[in-house]
Amino acid sequence: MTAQELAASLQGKLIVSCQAPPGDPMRETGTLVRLAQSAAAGGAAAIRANEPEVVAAIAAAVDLPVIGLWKDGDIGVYITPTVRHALAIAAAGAAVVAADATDRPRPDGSTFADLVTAVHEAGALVMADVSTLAEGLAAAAQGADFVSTTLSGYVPGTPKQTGPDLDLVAALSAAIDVPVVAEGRINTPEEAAEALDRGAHSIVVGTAITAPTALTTRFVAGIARP
Ligand SMILES: CC(=O)N[C@H](C=O)[C@@H](O)[C@H](O)[C@H](O)COP(=O)(O)O
Repeated sequence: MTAQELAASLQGKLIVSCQAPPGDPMRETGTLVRLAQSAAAGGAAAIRANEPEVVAAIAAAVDLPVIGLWKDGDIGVYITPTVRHALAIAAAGAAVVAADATDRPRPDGSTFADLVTAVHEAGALVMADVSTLAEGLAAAAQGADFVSTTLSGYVPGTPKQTGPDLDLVAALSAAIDVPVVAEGRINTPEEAAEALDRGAHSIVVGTAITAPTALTTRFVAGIARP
């Protein structure tokens, strides 16, 4: 599928992230496939998923494009940090490889542009996960097919909002021609609709749909009394 064809199929649509953190009971390939099937049944337009085995299983079981990534650790550049990780995700059947495009050194010494070239040669597209407007501009200039606000609030030293970074969504949407994806801490359908109103091309929701452990924790904290 070309970038234009995929972008057209995702315009104004919901992408559901089906991931579970290390140690979580939901972190099991068959369980994540079931989550993806549920998201498809509910009307998702694509699935975002982590690790080659899970990406391959979801791509085989669900008739939707998969946006794949490979998290390695949880500090520094950890979302698809190297060209090797990116090519493994493309080989697993992802239509799009999502990768960190923040302004930080990558562990293999590669640049984000190197990753874009390698993934395109492998026949897949690239989603740049950024935390700032400047990173989004740079990623678009380096050939990213989509730019997502995924990492806003997750780069040490930068502020983390409780909800989505809609100002970044709006700023990116006004500044680049590449489709902008609103991702990160979208907790309600209303917030998702607002992100589209602020210029987002598509929405990614993870925790609010696919993370029962985190959601339970929120409710437990919400009813706790001193
Ligand atoms: C920062 C980072 O590592 N984000 C990851 C990226 O794939 C996932 O852990 C998030 O769940 C995903 O971005 C969706 O966000 P939310 O779960 O807030 O709807």
